[in-house]
Amino acid sequence: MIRTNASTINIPTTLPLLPLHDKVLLPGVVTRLQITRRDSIPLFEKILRTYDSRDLSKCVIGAFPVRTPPSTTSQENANKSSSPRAEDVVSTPSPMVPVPSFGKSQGQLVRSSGSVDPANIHRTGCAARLVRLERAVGGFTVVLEGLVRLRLNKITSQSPFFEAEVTPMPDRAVDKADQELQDHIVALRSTSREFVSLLQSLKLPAPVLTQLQKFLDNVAIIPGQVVDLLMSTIESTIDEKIMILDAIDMKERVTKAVELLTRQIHVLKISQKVHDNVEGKLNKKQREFYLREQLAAIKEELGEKDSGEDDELTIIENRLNTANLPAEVQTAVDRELKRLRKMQPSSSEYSVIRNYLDWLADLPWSKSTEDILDVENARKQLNDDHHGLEKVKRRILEYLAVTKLQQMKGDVKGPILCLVGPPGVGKTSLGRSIATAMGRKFHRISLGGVWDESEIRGHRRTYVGALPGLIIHGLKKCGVNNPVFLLDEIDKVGSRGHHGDPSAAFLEVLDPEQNSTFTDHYLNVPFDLSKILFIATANSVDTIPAPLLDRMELITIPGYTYAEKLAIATNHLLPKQIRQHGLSEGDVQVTQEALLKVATGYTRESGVRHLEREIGSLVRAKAVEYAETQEKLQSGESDKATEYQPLVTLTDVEEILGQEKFVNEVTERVAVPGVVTGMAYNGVGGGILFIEVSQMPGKGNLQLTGSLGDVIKESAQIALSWVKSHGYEIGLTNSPSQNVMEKADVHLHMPSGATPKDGPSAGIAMVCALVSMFSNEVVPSTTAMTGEFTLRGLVMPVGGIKEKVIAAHRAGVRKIIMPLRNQKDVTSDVPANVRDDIEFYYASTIWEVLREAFEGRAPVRAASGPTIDSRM
Ligand SMILES: Nc1ncnc2c1ncn2[C@@H]1O[C@H](COP(=O)(O)OP(=O)(O)OP(=O)(O)O)[C@@H](O)[C@H]1O
Repeated sequence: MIRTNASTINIPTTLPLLPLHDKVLLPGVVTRLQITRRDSIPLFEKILRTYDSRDLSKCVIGAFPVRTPPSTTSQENANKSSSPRAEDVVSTPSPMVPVPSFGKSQGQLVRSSGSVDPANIHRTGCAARLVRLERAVGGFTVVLEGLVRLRLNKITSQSPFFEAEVTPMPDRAVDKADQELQDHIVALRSTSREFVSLLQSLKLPAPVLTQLQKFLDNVAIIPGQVVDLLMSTIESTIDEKIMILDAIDMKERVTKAVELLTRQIHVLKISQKVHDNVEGKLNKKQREFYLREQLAAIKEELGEKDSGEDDELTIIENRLNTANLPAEVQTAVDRELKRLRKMQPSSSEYSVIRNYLDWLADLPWSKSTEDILDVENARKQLNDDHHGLEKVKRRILEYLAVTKLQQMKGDVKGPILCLVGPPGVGKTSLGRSIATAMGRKFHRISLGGVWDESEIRGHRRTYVGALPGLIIHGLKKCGVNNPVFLLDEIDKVGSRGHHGDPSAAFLEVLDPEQNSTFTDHYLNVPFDLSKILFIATANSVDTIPAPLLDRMELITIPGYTYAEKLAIATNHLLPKQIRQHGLSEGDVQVTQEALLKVATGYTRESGVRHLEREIGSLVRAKAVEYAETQEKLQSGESDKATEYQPLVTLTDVEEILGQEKFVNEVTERVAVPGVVTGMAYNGVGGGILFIEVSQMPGKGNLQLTGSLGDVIKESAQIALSWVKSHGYEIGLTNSPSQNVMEKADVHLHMPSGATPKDGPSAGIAMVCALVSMFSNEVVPSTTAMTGEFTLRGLVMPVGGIKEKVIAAHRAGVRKIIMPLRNQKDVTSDVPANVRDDIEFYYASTIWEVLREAFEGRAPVRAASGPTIDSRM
């Protein structure tokens, strides 16, 4: 039902007047207002006082728009869209059309506290019935229902609220004979229908639309009311609404409404189009996805593969196709690719499998370099890169020659070479030279500190972040399957890691019978390592597990003599350093004495690494001088000939490198009874060591210090027992039954207490030290000795002769006593210039040792002494 007129409610001629700011109330529309203005609040206070809440609907007021005079604000207000909101229409059943695009509001605020100028009150307004009146914060909340248009005749009172004389102006009945009006009504009907159908497409709730539809069906009878209500559902400005309010004439009102409706339809159509566009886009994407899925399915059905360049999977597939995979690997790849195709690219397993396939595609399954197996060329390369090392070079050339012959027969299973020697003797650089000589790629794997088998063999793919091990990494880096792999410091591989023993992994890697099917845990498919040339390096063989040692052919590189160091420095290290410092040959020259001084006074090593570093320091100092001279030359301050001297002499060495760091240990040492020079050999080369003994009052106990191992401790026990049992023959006691240690304790110490020492080779030196102490005779400090000693007085051979002799020579030793059975080592291994500098004595019994050590001053009772006799 539509309440439209004043017939049901009596409209008094004088009414209280409510000025509406930014708002127009039309007949038939229900609206809610917040009343906070000073000039309106008294009106509602009075109504509350006068009316019972049940009679409230009998209260009628006049709601008149206020037209503020044209100013910035008023202009803005006038232009502001003021369509009634869904909440405005709260109780009128039919025109409740909550058009979504119109937005929502909490009702109109009539807020300003300033009073209204009566002149600004519009002359046309609307009689309104009070539907609800409630007190609210700062005023009232009011719900009004528009009843009929009013004309304002006269404002009769302004305080405490406006009152005015008014005349109701209800709509006249439609004159059916007025054709023009009828035409306009037809136009209104069709536009309003179109409007409603548009609202339909915006999916308004069905009951609302039905009601609206029914209401529009009455357009021919009550076109004025239809227009008034439609105005609450379309967007319009205040001015437009006032225009509709002013349009008492039906034709004018309908015409204006058609105009506004047409505009609204246009706006709705545009928004509909935008809406369709967005939806269309979404659908397009979905459609594309669907089509792509279908396409993939069709292609799979036809067995075709996509050759699109940017398809990641296709790229991997192509790479795998060209990798020439072995059959077993191909099967694994096919299986993984099939799984991958079924997965979502965003899944974590997808990237795991993709990485795995990446690795397989990157490995050089069939790529290799052409070998240059020219023995002559290899010899030249080795000679160019390294001085001396004749035995080593010969063995390498043999190896290459055999490999060449094997290759001709198509069966290559060479041994694994292991270069053993102290640091800095050129093991790594020899490996590099071999690779260069054979024309192969070189890759160094440093094994120091490798504790887990997984570092060699990789982690299984089930681990998060799993990767292949060092071998497969190396192959990927080289890009060929036949590089030279240098397994550096294989003796430093730790055992018993958390994930197995890494040296056990090498058993497979280094076994020519097994390594053709080496399986990395990550790859989980075999890779043929048999084409790789493995060269291992080690400082000492002691810590290499026996099964691993068994698989390798050892090539020992002993330390260098000073003469060899001098040659290496002159021919290799100095030219290399000059090149590395950006100078050219001739810019720095170092005299032989100066180089020797650097080797003897500034380094103490078996190799030449420190020597190279010190030479580097010399060259750097000269490079600075050279650069300064160049600057001066350019600025014309001096000329090169007078200023820069390329020659480095003995005196320059001390100036540049500072004080000599090492002095001759042995010659510095004062010979005292109870001290003897021994000879040692360990993984980092040879050296000399001193054996010191002293006695003190006691009961015949032996105390040992100096980080001695079990074997060396036993040697000391044996030496003491022998001396005690032969005290009389040696001349230490007056009768054979007397004990030399009756009232004494002996302390044996080997200095450099922090360095662990072991081995039996100090045996004869310990005997000499004890005899020296008891007899108070000295053994010259330039006499050194090495040899194992038995309780029966025999001198047994020992190892590391070359290193020991060279180191002793470096330390200033001039006489060496050693086992007779080591004589061959001296003649074959020790360089002639060292041999010429040293007196060698070869002994097979301890009596011979004592005679030579004490140089005839030996306190031996019998002139020759028993040879291999024992009193035990
Ligand atoms: N006989 C030699 N002739 C020429 N240069 C040499 C010779 N021996 C060693 N060198 C040089 O000495 C330096 C150190 O050698 P390298 O690094 O190969 O030693 P290494 O035995 O592998 O040591 P480490 O056991 O510490 O790894 C290199 O510059 C190398 O060229």
